[in-house]
Amino acid sequence: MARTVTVPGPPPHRWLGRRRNAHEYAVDPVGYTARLYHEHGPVAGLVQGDRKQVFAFGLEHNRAVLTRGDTFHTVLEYAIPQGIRDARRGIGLLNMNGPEHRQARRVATPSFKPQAALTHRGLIARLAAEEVDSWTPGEPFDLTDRMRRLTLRIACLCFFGADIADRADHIGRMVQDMLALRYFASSIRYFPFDLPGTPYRRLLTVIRRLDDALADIIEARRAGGDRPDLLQSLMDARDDGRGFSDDQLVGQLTTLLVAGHETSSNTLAWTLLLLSQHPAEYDELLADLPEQPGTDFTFPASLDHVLKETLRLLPPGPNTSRIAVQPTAIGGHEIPAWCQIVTSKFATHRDPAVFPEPLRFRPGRWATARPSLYEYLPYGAGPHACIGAAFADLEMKTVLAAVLGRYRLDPAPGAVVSRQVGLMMAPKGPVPVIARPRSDPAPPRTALAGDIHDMVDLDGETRWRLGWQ
Ligand code: HEM
Repeated sequence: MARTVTVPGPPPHRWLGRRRNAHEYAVDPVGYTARLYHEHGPVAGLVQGDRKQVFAFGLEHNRAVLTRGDTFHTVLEYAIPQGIRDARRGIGLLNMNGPEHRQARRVATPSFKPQAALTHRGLIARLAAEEVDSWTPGEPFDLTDRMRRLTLRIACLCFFGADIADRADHIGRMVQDMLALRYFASSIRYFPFDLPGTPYRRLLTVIRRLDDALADIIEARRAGGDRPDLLQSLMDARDDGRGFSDDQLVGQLTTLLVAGHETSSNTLAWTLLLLSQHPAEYDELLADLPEQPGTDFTFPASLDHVLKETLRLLPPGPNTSRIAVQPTAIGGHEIPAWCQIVTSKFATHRDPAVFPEPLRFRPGRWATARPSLYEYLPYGAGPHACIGAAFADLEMKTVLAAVLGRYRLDPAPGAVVSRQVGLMMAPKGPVPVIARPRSDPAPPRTALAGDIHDMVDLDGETRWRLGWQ
């Protein structure tokens, strides 16, 4: 195919140039990406002719970008200021590339096999039951916040064992503070100075504190005792005789805490909200769920279908970016080294040829749908594909069975559900919901306000047109 240098895309802003487009993308990555695809096709620049940031949509580009790990590196390590990189004790899988990543991944993989995940089922079920017990029927609470706390507690206790139960909330708060500050926020990237009151100083402080807390846990574990948790499994893991040093463990655990809770908490919140808007699908699922699911309960196919459908419509990581570390080509366009390539699960999952009525929440489609890995990839694909997928699947099914076995959740009247995309796509701000005993008669559906209507067809009309026409 002939190579061209001009990538299509929107024009740069009249006065502010490319910076204005970059700002629009930063504020609403999902909306900007959807518009680019719709208006400019399968390969488009942040602005027309852009050679710094290119968007590549669809199955073939997903495959090309995500599998060629030596050409396309994950972006995290390139986006973090040097001072922050130097301050950390170690880094995790998502920050690594090439041979270093392959070696670490080989060491870590056995700890995340489905059989290993299953060993956590009893603890997850207990923590989910404790959470549900704490709800007062009829009183509104913030769904996103409760799911976030729950998944963070599950992560802390499954990763480090019940003996740090008293410190789980403290560690959870540090992880939340670190996420709130975001490594690549403009205030940190463009003002990387260790001065009092700056976000950069606050981020450095929280990183050091979290690293120290994790190092203490590792040291205490080395001093005594073997436990059936993820930390022990990672400490014992070897590939060709090589395992993780304590500092490397700190880096891996930080990444696991971050990657391992926001993703599941947002998916749980989105799932419960989508079910509240689809009474027929909700009732169908309830019919398959007992009021008290034991830990040997076999999850029904309907639960699997509901989760798959939520992850299709509202994947927690809607876009995946890579940096080309050498010149390459995409869709016939020359791509220089250091260009950022953005792929989009969000757009890929809305291809009507693969998913008829793509904007509708239709869990039943999964009884027959068999998309390929690059057509449906909520857990990513290629060398960086989610290592925690089996754990996440078990965790989310266990939590959903505990919640739905007991309560029907409905949005509080006037609830607004919009997206907020930082590291993940989450419901924006508090989402008040009301829990009612499952045996109560179902109330009429409480309609949602907010830009969720752009992304999912809840009432027979959506504002977005997606897909290259
Ligand atoms: C709904 C739940 C989850 C979703 C949708 C999800 C999705 C993803 C995706 C898309 C990636 C690839 C990122 C990329 O290619 O740049 C990824 C990587 C990763 N995930 Fe998950 N994840 C989930 C839960 C979890 C959990 C529970 C854990 C830990 C127990 C976890 C640990 C990781 C790690 C460590 C990586 C980096 C792997 C590597 O770079 O080799 N994730 N995840």
